[in-house]
Amino acid sequence: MAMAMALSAPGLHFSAACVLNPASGRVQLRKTFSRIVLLPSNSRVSCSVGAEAQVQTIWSWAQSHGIQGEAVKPAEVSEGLGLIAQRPVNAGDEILNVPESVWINLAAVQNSSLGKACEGLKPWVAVALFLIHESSNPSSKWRPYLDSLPKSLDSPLFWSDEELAELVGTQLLGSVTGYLEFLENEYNNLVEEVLEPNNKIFNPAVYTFDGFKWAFGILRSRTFSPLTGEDIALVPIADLVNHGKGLGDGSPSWVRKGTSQFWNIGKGSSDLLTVRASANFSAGEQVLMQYGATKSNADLALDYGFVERDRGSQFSPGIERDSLALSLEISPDDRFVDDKADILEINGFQCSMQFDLSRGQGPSDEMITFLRLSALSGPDSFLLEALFRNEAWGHVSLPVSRDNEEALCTSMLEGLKAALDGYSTTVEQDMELLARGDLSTRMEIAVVVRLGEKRVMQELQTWFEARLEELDTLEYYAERRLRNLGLMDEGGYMTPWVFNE
Ligand SMILES: C[S@@+](CC[C@H](N)C(=O)[O-])C[C@H]1O[C@@H](n2cnc3c(N)ncnc32)[C@H](O)[C@@H]1O
Repeated sequence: MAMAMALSAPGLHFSAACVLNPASGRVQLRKTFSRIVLLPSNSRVSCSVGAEAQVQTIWSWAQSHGIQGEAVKPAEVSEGLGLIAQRPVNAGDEILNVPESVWINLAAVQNSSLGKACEGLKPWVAVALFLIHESSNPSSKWRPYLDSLPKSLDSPLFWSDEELAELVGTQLLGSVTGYLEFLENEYNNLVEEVLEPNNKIFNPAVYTFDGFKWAFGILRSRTFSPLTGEDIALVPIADLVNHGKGLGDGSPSWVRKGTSQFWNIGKGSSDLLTVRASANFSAGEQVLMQYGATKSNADLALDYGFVERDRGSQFSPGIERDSLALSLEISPDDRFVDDKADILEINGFQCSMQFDLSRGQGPSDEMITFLRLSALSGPDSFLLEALFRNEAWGHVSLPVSRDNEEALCTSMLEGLKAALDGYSTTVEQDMELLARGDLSTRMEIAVVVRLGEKRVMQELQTWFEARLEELDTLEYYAERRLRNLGLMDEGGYMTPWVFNE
């Protein structure tokens, strides 16, 4: 047993890589940009009277640009701006049509003064540059729409170091760090290849890293399928629909309609973005849509800057937002790593795997099989012989030996304990913080996400502890084989003649 544990115990790696400055205790993110930060020229109006006027302005602008929807009207709501039903609306009703002529998309970039310089750029990068361009243009055709966009976003991509420190230990922090690095790289390349060579078009004081990041955040939080990827488009007014916590994942709310298959530069297009109601809404109620039933709270935080707190409540029946992406890998130092890699490859897997776990689910059979293979060593390693190569995965899909099962449980429990120790707070402390009810939006996001991750880990701990308790009751490979050969009965007793041998 000791040998089995000492050999290929699986390594538990979490993708979160926080960069912690030991001197200050703060999360340190690289700051390589010294240019002046210039956000869009107009701030979003926050007082109600101003907001009312702004809503009126954007709605008049929308109507004068061919946006049609008598069933809804923009209004100030608790989530910022939103759309309010003007009459009873049924699920599936078409409530808004937005012609392509007002979308902010690649065609709009191509038709602008940035078109040539943006040729060949990734669609989202070109659209982001165009968004910055139009935001700094006082006479932009989209002025009322641009003025209505939020200046600051609550995605952790926009948090201060102090705020990010609340995410220490979480996977979300790893994702944030990864995204910021990705954005920095994109921006650095852009400066070198597009912005500096075309500095007559791209004023360096306008096209700052912070402006680029803001444009990325706006695109990420306001574009929805099917207008994503190559077809990415900001669609004014359609992007005012907020996320509804109680909604299922029914038919899509954004539907592209039209006949144009190809770009029609300069000729306009007949495409429309139609918004369909995702549920029934009464007159006066806010029309909402589902931003993603499979998104975790970490995803919602990163993309949109909010989380769903009320697990299992009437708000989101059946939707689990607490999740954890567990990365497991066969140690390169495992003396059987090549054999294990072969077996994994034959079965369509790799030595390094990510398992997405949600609260209430427990580990998948696939994850346990991976762990068994990973922990296979000592006397059990005969299953790794070439002779068994094609059946090995099947063999490890059921308990192999007591040593093997114990080794995988122990190593998971060690890994989980280490990961839980990496958070700055306990589950109980987070629950107390949430119960106070006075947290800022960002603090609430941090607490809900880290609490969710820890709860998934605690559930896993309970699962593996329970498994350790039942080791003596499991049927292992040797017994299974004897039984399949008819040499052991269902009660686990050897047939007498085997006994006598
Ligand atoms: C597509 S926009 C919706 C319009 C937005 N409320 C506005 O004022 O422009 C998405 C953003 O709205 C906010 N939002 C949408 N649904 C929300 C919800 N259920 N809870 C909190 N904020 C929400 C978030 O800031 C999100 O990034």
